[in-house]
Amino acid sequence: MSIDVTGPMNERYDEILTERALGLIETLHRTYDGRRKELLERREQRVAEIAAGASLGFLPETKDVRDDPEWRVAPAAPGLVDRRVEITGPTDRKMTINALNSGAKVWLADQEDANTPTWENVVGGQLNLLDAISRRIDFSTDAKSYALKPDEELATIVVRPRGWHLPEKHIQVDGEPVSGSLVDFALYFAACAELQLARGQGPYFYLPKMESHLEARLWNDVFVTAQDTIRIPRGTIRATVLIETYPAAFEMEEILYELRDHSAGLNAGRWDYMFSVIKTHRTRGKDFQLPDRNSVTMTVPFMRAYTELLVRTCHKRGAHAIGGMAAFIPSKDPAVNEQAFAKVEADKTREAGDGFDGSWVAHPGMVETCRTVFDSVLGDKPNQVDKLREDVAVTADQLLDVASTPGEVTEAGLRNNVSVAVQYLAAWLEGTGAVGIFNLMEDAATAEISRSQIWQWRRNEVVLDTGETVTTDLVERIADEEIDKLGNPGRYDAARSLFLEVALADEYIDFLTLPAYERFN
Ligand SMILES: CC(=O)SCCNC(=O)CCNC(=O)[C@H](O)C(C)(C)COP(=O)(O)OP(=O)(O)OC[C@H]1O[C@@H](n2cnc3c(N)ncnc32)[C@H](O)[C@@H]1OP(=O)(O)O
Ligand SMILES: O=CC(=O)O
Ligand SMILES: [Mg+2]
Repeated sequence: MSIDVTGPMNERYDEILTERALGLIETLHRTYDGRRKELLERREQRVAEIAAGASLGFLPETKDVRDDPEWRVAPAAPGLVDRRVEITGPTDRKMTINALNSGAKVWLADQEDANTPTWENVVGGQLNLLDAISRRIDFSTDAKSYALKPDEELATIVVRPRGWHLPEKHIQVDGEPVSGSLVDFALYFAACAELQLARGQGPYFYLPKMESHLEARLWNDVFVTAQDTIRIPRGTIRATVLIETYPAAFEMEEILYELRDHSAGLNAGRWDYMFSVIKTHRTRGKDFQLPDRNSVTMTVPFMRAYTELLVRTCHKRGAHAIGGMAAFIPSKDPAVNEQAFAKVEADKTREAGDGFDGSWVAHPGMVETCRTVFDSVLGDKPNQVDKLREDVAVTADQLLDVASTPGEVTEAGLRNNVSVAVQYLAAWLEGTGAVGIFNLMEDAATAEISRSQIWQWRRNEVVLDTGETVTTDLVERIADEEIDKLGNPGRYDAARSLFLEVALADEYIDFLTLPAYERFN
């Protein structure tokens, strides 16, 4: 074996970095890394084509898949039939226990948007998952002790590995870093697949940030190899794909088809979707420019088209459609708190009415609100996959209609983006991938929107409501002013420089997490 672990072997890491797990990573790397890299290159080619005037659209070469009325995804697996409330969050020890105990049906154990992939978070998170599934997890502070509730009250665990673009530099094959996706997948699969099966569930995953059905095919092949390697039946793994990139919205049906034996449906990942809308068309001028982040709601035409199409596509194929994250979190300020709950309730009510089978919350305090809304729509049924939404007919033009989004670009919006991005990056660099900022949950996806808007507004020389044009000088000045307001001299130095890099570099940086990750050893 020529696989090397270059990160430290801290206490109990040998329980995760086993010969079996490393062997699986090496096999997956040798078999699939070439394809992964080719698919990443295809992303670049598509962006170049779009920059030259091409348009996204439904693919002519996969028309047969879309037109074939026969195929369906596999029936829902145990623990994934009723998904009316899903809580998401990082895999630190306390939050693992809190999420599993939260009353949600599913816990998205996040190694992606809500996680900084430090070596300690990557391997420590896997240990927490192993301990949780082995029912030997506990945690205590001076004030409080944490333990799991009885089995029947716990959420089903669904792990979200990193996206295809991220490397894991602490594990190398022939001196080359392996894919973060394959590491997160294989470490969990090797440690926990059989334990989950013994508990009557299975190794379940959420798959982020895919841009095409060919990327879904790659995941499917990875699943087949992994299942064959440890001799468990094909189809044991289940995966819900986040439709959270603009190109993927045009390939929803094909993505379900590629993964049909392993599919557990699709999720409308709204925050990365907005990021991807900006990113994909970043050089196409004002037709694909969004107004202030807070004015892009789920009811603007292009967002509505995307979620409607997602429900229709899923239910046509017997798959669950899962709603997205309303970023409002509970607040200690009663007025803000009341607003947050009202907004989450409205968001979940729209989703449940549209036919989604369940949705996401960011905080245990929101579980009941989401459950109550879905209870009232689902009644005794575990889901509404039978609601076919044949009334929906979404065209490519509707998905692409960004230009009719109402709203302005304001100085307040620019300041908000700068402040949120800097605060988030500071937390990320300190090892925390999700934080509450200005009463909203912020994570890698929401921070990507903030910095990409600034990049696009500067490139488009947008004139703000104040009459000022967005320039490098203006963004730098606002960054200094906003950092001053935060009043913690020195804390934001590294975040400021990272922010200016990802918001203002002449050549757009694909993901802020790439240069951010380089700042770690
Ligand atoms: C775009 C997307 O991808 S969305 C999905 C990815 N993003 C996420 O998953 C974010 C999930 N949410 C979070 O991480 C958190 O809610 C935050 C960071 C936004 C706020 O967390 P906090 O500042 O700790 O909130 P707060 O103080 O109100 O928490 C109260 C309690 O709830 C717990 N809690 C809050 N959110 C969660 C969660 N998502 N999972 C488990 N426990 C949670 C806290 O740990 C705390 O526990 P304690 O009382 O036992 O100490
Ligand atoms: O991962 C979810 C999103 O909205 O992004
Ligand atoms: Mg996302």
